[in-house]
Amino acid sequence: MKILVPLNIPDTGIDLLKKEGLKVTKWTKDLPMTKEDLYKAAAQHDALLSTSNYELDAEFLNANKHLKIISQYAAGYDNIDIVAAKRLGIPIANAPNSMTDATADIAFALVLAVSRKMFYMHKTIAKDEWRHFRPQAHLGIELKNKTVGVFGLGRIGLEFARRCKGAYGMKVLYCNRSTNKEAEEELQAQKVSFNDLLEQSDIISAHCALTPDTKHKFDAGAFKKMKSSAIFVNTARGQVHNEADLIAALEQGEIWGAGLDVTDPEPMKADNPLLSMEQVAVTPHIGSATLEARRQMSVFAARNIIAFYKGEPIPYPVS
Ligand SMILES: NC(=O)C1=CN([C@@H]2O[C@H](COP(=O)(O)OP(=O)(O)OC[C@H]3O[C@@H](n4cnc5c(N)ncnc54)[C@H](OP(=O)(O)O)[C@@H]3O)[C@@H](O)[C@H]2O)C=CC1
Ligand SMILES: O=C(O)C(=O)CO
Repeated sequence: MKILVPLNIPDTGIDLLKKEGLKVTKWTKDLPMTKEDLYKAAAQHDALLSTSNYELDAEFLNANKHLKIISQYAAGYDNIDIVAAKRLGIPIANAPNSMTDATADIAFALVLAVSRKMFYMHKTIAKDEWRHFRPQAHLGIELKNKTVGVFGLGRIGLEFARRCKGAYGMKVLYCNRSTNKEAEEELQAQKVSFNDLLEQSDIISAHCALTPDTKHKFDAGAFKKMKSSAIFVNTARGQVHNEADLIAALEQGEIWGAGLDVTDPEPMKADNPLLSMEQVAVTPHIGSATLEARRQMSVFAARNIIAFYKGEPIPYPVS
């Protein structure tokens, strides 16, 4: 079986594929493949160890019906048309839990960065504006005993909530469709409605998958319901919030600040107003960007393909 890896990912998983006798073509350039190159290359391979920057839509899948499996080097798979893949009988798999700690760390770091205006203050030094002690300038807010609201308390949401509870004794609220018993027992997390999450939380962090249900869940109406002292964090997907509404909510003081690892669109333009706001911190989708996570993602994504090849159950199938 010939596997196409269309981005320069760590070799940890590639080595496993090769050990099983699979042939691997890895794209080693820094820039991703063009759409045209991806189509051409996919046509000559049996499986794809894909990454979330490629739009694997119905058009791509129809043109590549021959693919035996697509394994995603990521937890999120909103770039793949799952319905079309199912119709065509192409199994899809992903690599959850390989970057859970790394992403929870980024969400937690964003809360801290926003609460103390760290990104903005860093820039004041570079602009030579650090002159003297100003007791009432640029004050932040403290996090001890605050209430954190997690939208999508799954793997990453739980790790993020653990950090908030462990470091600051925060009360944990969450909004999911199902109940997270582990979080309720371990963190005394309380399941609440979306409305209550918005109204009662001091910090709201989005950790859901991007789906038609969660697209633009955080819009003008949602921001209006949040506390004017609240911090909004999104490390899930940029389209979970409406960026124009977020900018307006920050400008009008409807919420206090925002920390984003994901934006809409990505990459964010350098002149985006969010980048010059005092109470905003933006990182360029680096949730999983640790040596440990990126190596593990490669292994987890490879294991799906190996299991398929051996006729064993796929460890992380996407249904
Ligand atoms: N910034 C980055 O680099 C990274 C971002 N991500 C993003 O984080 C997301 C979450 O990853 P992970 O924690 O592993 O996924 P999980 O599936 O473990 O958790 C997602 C949670 O979202 C909840 N959820 C889904 N839909 C809804 C909804 N409509 N309303 C309320 N809750 C909902 C689910 O609960 P229930 O089904 O009960 O509703 C589940 O608890 C990924 O899908 C990806 O987009 C992931 C890794 C890195
Ligand atoms: O895993 C994911 O879903 C990411 O966003 C990037 O690692």
